[in-house]
Amino acid sequence: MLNARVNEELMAAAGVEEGDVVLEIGPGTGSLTAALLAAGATVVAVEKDKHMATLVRDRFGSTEQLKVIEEDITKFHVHSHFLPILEEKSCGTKKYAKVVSNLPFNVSTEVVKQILPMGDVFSVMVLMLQDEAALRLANASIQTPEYRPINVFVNFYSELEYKFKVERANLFPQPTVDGGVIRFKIKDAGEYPPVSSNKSFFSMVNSAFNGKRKMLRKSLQHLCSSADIEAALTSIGLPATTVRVDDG
Ligand SMILES: C[S@@+](CC[C@H](N)C(=O)[O-])C[C@H]1O[C@@H](n2cnc3c(N)ncnc32)[C@H](O)[C@@H]1O
Repeated sequence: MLNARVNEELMAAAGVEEGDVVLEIGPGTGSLTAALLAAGATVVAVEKDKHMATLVRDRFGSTEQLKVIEEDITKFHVHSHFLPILEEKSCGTKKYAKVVSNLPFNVSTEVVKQILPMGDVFSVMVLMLQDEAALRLANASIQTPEYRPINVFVNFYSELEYKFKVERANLFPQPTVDGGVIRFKIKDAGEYPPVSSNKSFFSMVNSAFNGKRKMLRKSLQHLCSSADIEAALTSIGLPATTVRVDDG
């Protein structure tokens, strides 16, 4: 990140304040890390590149405020690292951590899927994604071709808001696309839509989106009878012949 103001805006979007515990994924050379530490946060920085992890450790020296862990975030055991820290800092009321990261666009969807179901650890996540992907994620409306299983997923686990665009010239090396920052307010399990099992709900969602222009009563026939599906569609005012909206 070449522009320190963007780091300040990322932190402001997450409401980072003194005493917060923050997961930073991919600190790189540590420009966002420096801003987080200056704001008084305790930072757990997970960096998969050995040289970058060493660079960040050397840059900030030994401080209680920063833990640099050399690991791929997708393999990182979030609970075992965060629960003890949050417990220690809780002072009687449950404390939640925040995620603030400027990480490579190609890992962002995986991180969204990994972190959003962790409402027992995190209250908010601010991420920079590819701008187009960020807009699609935050603004797709239900019953439009842009609405995908990932939209159902993010809306199930969070309330999200597109915050601002980051012109590619602010980043080094410069990507071929601009960035877009999203704030996910991560829900606690008690705030999830009531479903009998999250796993079977998402399996149903994925089945419903499979098969272009296929009627839902066909896509879901392995899960329940056509009559049940038709009744469910009718109960929400949709015809029994409803098909998945197809964007080709
Ligand atoms: C865009 S750079 C970081 C920029 C930095 N946050 C800044 O503000 O200047 C991305 C960093 O993420 C690291 N990274 C990439 N994939 C990762 C993963 N799966 N887990 C952890 N770190 C990763 C890269 O090694 C790199 O240091």
